[in-house]
Amino acid sequence: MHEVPNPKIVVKGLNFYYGKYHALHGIDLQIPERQVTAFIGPSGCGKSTLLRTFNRIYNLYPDQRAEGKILLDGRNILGSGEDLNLLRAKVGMVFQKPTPFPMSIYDNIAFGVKLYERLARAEMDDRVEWALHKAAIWDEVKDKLKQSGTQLSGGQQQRLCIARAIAVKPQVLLLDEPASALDPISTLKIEELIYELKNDYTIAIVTHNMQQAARVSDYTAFMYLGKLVEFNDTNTIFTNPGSKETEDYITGRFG
Ligand SMILES: Nc1ncnc2c1ncn2[C@@H]1O[C@H](COP(=O)(O)OP(=O)(O)OP(=O)(O)O)[C@@H](O)[C@H]1O
Repeated sequence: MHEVPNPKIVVKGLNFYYGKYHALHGIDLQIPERQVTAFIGPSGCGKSTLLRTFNRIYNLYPDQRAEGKILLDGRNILGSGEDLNLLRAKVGMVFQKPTPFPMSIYDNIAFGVKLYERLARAEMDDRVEWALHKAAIWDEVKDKLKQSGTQLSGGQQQRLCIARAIAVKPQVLLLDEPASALDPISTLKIEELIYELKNDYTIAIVTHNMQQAARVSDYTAFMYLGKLVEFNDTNTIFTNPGSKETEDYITGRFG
């Protein structure tokens, strides 16, 4: 296993099943703290499946299960006693399609915070403003906080969703193709945002876009057929990959 400085998440012998279908095979991986780790590989290789284990969101579906260990700050989150609400407060997630709640911009942020904390009105106002600032969307929405989040553009909606994830002050942020539904300018904004956010958060991102992986990430994991083929610093993966499969994929020969 490739050792990283200050691992935030350590995956050991992880297998994942959708019912009888064995989707992830013996994954061993370390994700460094306050860095961006990108997951790349051809469609169906298991990138999203792996990301979804880090906050156990798959537990919403009874026939999906993970075996092995995922240590978050050294503690196995796959244990049966894990408090899943608390885990999801620590490990936030943003999906491919922007999914603002059908409520005001303000309430989109406040809703999640209320699940975990009781804040006085003024404190909540501060938290909402802070999260929108962090997600680089405050200037665009500060005069319309009571307007519905669904009326924003796609790129704004995605930054609103990132603000919503940040507002509960997670330690880890999981981004599943967060820019794939967006235009190039919105994509650039999200990439700049990711770069800013890694000062405070450990970020894991799934992307189909090689240039994006090369631009935003410090480490890259290449997956193929449910296995982790190669993991290294991004520069090495893109300039001197260790396996032929990685090389074929990043040079566009397959996938
Ligand atoms: N809900 C599900 N039930 C059964 N099999 C599933 C389910 N979700 C995903 N799979 C299977 O698990 C494997 C990994 O899927 P996953 O979505 O993790 O791949 P991916 O690398 O993220 O793909 P993509 O880049 O196309 O999003 C695939 O073979 C897929 O068909």
